[in-house]
Amino acid sequence: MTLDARAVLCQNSAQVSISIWVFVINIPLPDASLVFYPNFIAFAESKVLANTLYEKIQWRQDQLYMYGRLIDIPRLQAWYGDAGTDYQYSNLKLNPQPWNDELLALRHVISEKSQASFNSVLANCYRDHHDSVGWHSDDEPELGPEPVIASLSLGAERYFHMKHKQSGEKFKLKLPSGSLLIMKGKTQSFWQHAVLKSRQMAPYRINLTFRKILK
Ligand SMILES: O=C(O)CCC(=O)C(=O)O
Ligand SMILES: [Fe+2]
Repeated sequence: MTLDARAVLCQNSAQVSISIWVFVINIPLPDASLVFYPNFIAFAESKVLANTLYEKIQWRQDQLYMYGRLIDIPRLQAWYGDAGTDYQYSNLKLNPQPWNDELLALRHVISEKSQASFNSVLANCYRDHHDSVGWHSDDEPELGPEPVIASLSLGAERYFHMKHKQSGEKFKLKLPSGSLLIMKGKTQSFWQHAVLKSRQMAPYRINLTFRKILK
């Protein structure tokens, strides 16, 4: 574990401040590279940010074909990014919306922390504990072979489940509001992940996964 110093960043009108002492934990899983900052954004501030983004993001209810009919996916989502960062995801084509001030400020602090550049972000809104994302890897060809994906959680706490594609090994991690999980290296080639429906009541949770689409 190491400690980082405080950073406050203003980008246009939005301000995002990072916790005074940010713990970083390297999670030792085979065939994966995972870096976790449990309190990347101070808890109280992360709740305010969750509220702001819940109101401000242009959420959409996407639908997918399953068993021959269209059904709502069990969450809301939105895609923000630089021009030209179209994203294809399970038959859905998402055109990017232009960055808002909060997302730009977050991209800046998260890029600095992860030493990686991002040109887009997929926002997910889990309205309550019934919402979910099923098992998948973020391994679309436009992300390249070893993508760095930085995942910020805001609002309700949910479990992030991981499963090794070959050995079946499982791992789960609670993602508190304000936490940042960076997945890189071979993680997407060897592991799937999911946020499963929960029996425990939870209010809304926003997750932002910053990505780099190779053009
Ligand atoms: O909500 C999360 O923590 C994960 C979201 C996710 O896996 C994705 O957007 O690809
Ligand atoms: Fe994912």
